Amino acid sequence: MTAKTKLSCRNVWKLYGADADGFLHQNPAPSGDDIKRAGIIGAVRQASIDIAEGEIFIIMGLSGSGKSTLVRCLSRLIEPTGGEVLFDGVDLLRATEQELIEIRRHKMGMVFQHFALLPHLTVLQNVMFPLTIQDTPKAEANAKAREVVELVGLKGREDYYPRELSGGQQQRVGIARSLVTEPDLWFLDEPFSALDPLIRREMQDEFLRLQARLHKTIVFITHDFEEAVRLADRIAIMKDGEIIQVATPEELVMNPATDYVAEFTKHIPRSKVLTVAGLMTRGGTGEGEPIVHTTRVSEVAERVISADAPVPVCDENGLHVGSIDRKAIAHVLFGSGDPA
Ligand SMILES: Nc1ncnc2c1ncn2[C@@H]1O[C@H](COP(=O)(O)OP(=O)(O)OP(=O)(O)O)[C@@H](O)[C@H]1O
Repeated sequence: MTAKTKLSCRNVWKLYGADADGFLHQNPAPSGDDIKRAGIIGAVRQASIDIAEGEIFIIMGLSGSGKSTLVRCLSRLIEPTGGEVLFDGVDLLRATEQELIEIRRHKMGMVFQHFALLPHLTVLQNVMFPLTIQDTPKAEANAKAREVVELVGLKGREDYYPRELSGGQQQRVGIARSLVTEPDLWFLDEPFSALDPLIRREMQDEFLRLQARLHKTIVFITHDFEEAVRLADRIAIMKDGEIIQVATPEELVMNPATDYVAEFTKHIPRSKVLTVAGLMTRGGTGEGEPIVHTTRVSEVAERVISADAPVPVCDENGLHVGSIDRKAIAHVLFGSGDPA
């Protein structure tokens, strides 16, 4: 089954500098050197991606690689210097200011690292705020806001002020506020990076729980590969404004397109990325309760290693597809090369 494309961009450029527009017009596909020579900054260079409905699409890269600029171009918070952005097949760059306001209000949600809660408003009032702007009747706005406050685990804290909440709780308010308008498309720019590691993990779990219920199309920026691996369906790696590779976490680790991508992925234990499907013996038989093939190796390593016989593997529908044995797991956990 191929999901529908929700958001795509074609050949998007964002150049900064004197007459960047004129420069791109005269040089429709400038190289990095051309851009440098012209004294221009290539914040985003020739980016093309397709994001599927319901997908968690993560954009990763070092500081300054162009992640935020690309995402701002995708939501047209900033004007790309060139290219096309299609949202549900509609060219966002041709939308009028009024159409754009409507799309942003009703179809897009955004969460940023510094989530800018309004300090003089309570949790509930902060979450209601986008609905208030839309002139939603007060009782309806109130009921909706209460619902999402509960969804993000803040029931009982509706009347608190932001200063009375922890960092993680404040971020939940930011998330609730962005969800209250029921956006189709959800942009999150490093939403958890200001949080300490434990809370950050909790928020990641919470985020996955929310997504399992809401099935949004999500564009999520992070510079933390471990976070990306936990959350992503697919990851785009950016460097110097360019998208170097778009792939699943597993593909990035197994087949990095460049040394740069390999460098990014090398600190991640492979067992946290690889799934049973990649290591199993297709058609093999085993003993005991089957493991679903999409399970990460780290989650089943102990069981398979300590089992005397291979363990059966099934697909999402419970259909037998093969088996996995301790040798395959040991290669990933202890070996240095690819599993045989
Ligand atoms: N308004 C601007 N004027 C000039 N250059 C800019 C502007 N905004 C961004 N840049 C440059 O564009 C490049 C990409 O910046 P961007 O903020 O998109 O990177 P990033 O990957 O999101 O970084 P970080 O992880 O630090 O947020 C950087 O070199 C930055 O200095």
